[in-house]
Amino acid sequence: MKKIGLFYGSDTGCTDDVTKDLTEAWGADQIDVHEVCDVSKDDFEQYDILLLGLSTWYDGDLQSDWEDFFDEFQEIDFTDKVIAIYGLGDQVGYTEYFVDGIGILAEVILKNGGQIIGHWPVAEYNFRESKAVIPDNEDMFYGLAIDNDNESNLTDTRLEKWIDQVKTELEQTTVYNAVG
Ligand SMILES: Cc1cc2nc3c(=O)[nH]c(=O)nc-3n(C[C@H](O)[C@H](O)[C@H](O)COP(=O)(O)O)c2cc1C
Repeated sequence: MKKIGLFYGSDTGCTDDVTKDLTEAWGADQIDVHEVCDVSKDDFEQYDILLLGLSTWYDGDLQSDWEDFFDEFQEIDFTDKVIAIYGLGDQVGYTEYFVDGIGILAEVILKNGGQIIGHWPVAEYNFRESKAVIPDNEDMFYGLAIDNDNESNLTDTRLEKWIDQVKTELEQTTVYNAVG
C-alpha cells in the first residue's frame, strides 16, 4: 500500500491530540505526519492518499496555519488523489459555523479534481448551519466532525469508527491498490 500523507493544523492543541490518537490507531508506520505550518504545495503532491485535519475558528474561519497556507492549497492539483478530512469544532458555541473548515477544504479539493472519502452522518449532532454539510446530500458531512468542547466522551468512538470506514473505502479505490 502507498504511504499516506497526513497534514494538520491546531491552535490550542485539540486537533494535535486527535491527530496523535488517529495516527496511533491507524498504524504510525503507514502515515507521514506534517504540520501545515511547515509545508509547501510540493509536500502534498508526493502523496496519492491524504488525511487532512483542522479546526474552525472565528465564525467559520480556517485554523490559522491553514488560513496562512490557503492560497497555496488552492493551487494543488488533486487529480487521482483520495482525501479524507477530519475537523474539530463547537456545535453549541458556534452553531452557525460548525466545522466549517471541513467544507472550505472540501470545496477546493473537489474543484481541483480530488476524490473525498470518509463522509460522516450529521444525525447525531445539533447545529444550525455548516459548510461541511454536502449540498446535494444534506444527511452527511464531507468528513468526520469532532466536538471536543461538548462531546469529548464521544471522540474516541467516533475516531475508531471513522478510521475503519476510511480504511474500508480506501481498499475500494484504485489508488490504494496501485503498486509503487
Ligand atoms: C474564539 C473561538 C472561535 C471558534 N470558532 C469556531 C467556529 O466558527 N466553528 C466551530 O465549529 N468551532 C469554533 N471554535 C471551536 C474550536 O474549533 C474548537 O475548540 C477546537 O477543538 C479547537 O481545536 P484546536 O485547538 O486544534 O485549534 C472556536 C473556538 C474559539 C475559542
